Amino acid sequence: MTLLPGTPFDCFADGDKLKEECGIFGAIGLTDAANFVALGLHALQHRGQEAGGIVSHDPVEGFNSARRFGYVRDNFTRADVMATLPGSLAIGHVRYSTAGSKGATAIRDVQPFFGEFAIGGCAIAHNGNLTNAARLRKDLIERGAIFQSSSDSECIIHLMARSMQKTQAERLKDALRLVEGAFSVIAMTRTKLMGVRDPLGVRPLVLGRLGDGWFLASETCALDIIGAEFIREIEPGEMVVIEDGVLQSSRPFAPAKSRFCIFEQVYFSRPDSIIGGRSVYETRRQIGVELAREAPIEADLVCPVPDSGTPAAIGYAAESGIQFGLGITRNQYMGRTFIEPTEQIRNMGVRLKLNVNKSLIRGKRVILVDDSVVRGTTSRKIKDMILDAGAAEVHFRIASPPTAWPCFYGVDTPERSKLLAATMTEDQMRDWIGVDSLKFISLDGLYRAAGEAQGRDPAAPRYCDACFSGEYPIAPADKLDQGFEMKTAAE
Ligand SMILES: O=P(O)(O)OC[C@H]1O[C@H](OP(=O)(O)OP(=O)(O)O)[C@H](O)[C@@H]1O
Ligand SMILES: NC(=O)CC[C@H](N)C(=O)O
Ligand code: SF4
Ligand SMILES: [Mg+2]
Repeated sequence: MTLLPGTPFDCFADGDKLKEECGIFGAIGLTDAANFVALGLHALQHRGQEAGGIVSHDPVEGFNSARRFGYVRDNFTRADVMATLPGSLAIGHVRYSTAGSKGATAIRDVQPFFGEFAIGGCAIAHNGNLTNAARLRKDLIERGAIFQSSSDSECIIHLMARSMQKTQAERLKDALRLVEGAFSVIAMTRTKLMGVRDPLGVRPLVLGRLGDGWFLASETCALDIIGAEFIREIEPGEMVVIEDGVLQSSRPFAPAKSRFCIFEQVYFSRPDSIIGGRSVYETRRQIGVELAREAPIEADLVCPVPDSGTPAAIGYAAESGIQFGLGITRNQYMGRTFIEPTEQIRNMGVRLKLNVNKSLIRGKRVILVDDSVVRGTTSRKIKDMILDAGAAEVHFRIASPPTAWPCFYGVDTPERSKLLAATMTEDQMRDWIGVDSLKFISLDGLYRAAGEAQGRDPAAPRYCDACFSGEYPIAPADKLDQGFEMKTAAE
């Protein structure tokens, strides 16, 4: 929606800030697979709220698809929509755009994408972002490809079409060997469900089972919702093909050291999901513990910025011994899109999403714990609300290091100049936000919380942490073509 910069309204609406990523889900082996996909996508809604889509296959009806803007619950619970998606094989996608059109503007960019090849049809759903998509697209168009969308992910279908391999699985491998960047992909043919993670495993993908059914999903919370058993993660660089109840695994890429996105641990994944054998909630609580050790401060109350700051705030309070309290309440009915308010309502300064519990805050020295600072707009407005409520002091503690670099691997970060930490030191940010103190967890502290007892190994970091460190594990080819400047040795 159109926002007036600087009005009290703009901070809690869905402005130009760090967004989640896409969610993907696939099901094979159970009747009406699309219903399982709809449930799985509902559990993954936090990863993408712009649009969703499902493709199914039935031996009689063939391939069918439904792609819609908006929430899963509003589209894929309707009997008339689900009746169009028969079959025991289906895949789906919830989208947050990182390439091509943004928001609810072009249904042609909503996934899954489908291609009809000489050897049969294939649908794909992609979480991540291809860093050489512009180069590939240009090349493919010059060679006669007719693109249907403005999305990076569609390149995969065109590359498959050009492969000379005899099976869809081999064609998918060929295609994915040519793309660069981050990709967890779920694909389906008439008989197969396939899943692939890029060689670095930047984005998540897990495998589940229920009776005769097999499932692939971005996160384990999507297996929980259908009562499926979590079998294991698809490994970085692994491809699985499931057909007739049998799973085959292969390694289509040259071996590489994995670099899972550390921001999944901090913010994107749901706290009830399991990553690397440990609950995301536990990792986030541990981040709060580390933060309390690194950045203690005398205060009366630890308050989370809901919802994503809550586990870290619980850890901070436990480690510091300072009382935990819900000083800010989130309106759970606040969607990502809101009817554009009139000028009059905007000027009233409606706090659309968050409100302060004044009786708890008044007179207290308050520590606010949030997961991240991107542009700093949220922190600044929350500080105003807390001071208006009569707090004696406001201290921010942030459960990630300063976000100083954009993400090119599946998160829609603002350009570098709009990232607060790209232009200011920590002290300058403190003064700009207007708080008594501001501290971020160190990169080492974050790694310790995420299970690396020795902190970050600078020679071989276990995670992708480019948005904090500026060290990109995959060269962002298209961005470099557009003039993006990588970190220099002096920075
Ligand atoms: O510094 P900023 O640019 O304001 O961005 C940082 C904020 O953005 C996210 O929250 P958001 O309100 O987007 O969503 P959430 O409800 O998932 O936390 C994040 O949790 C921080 O609170
Ligand atoms: N966030 C994502 O994973 C986005 C997938 C894809 N790049 C798109 O823009 O649609
Ligand atoms: S740059 Fe940041 S958000 Fe993007 S994949 Fe790396 S750690 Fe994750
Ligand atoms: Mg937030």
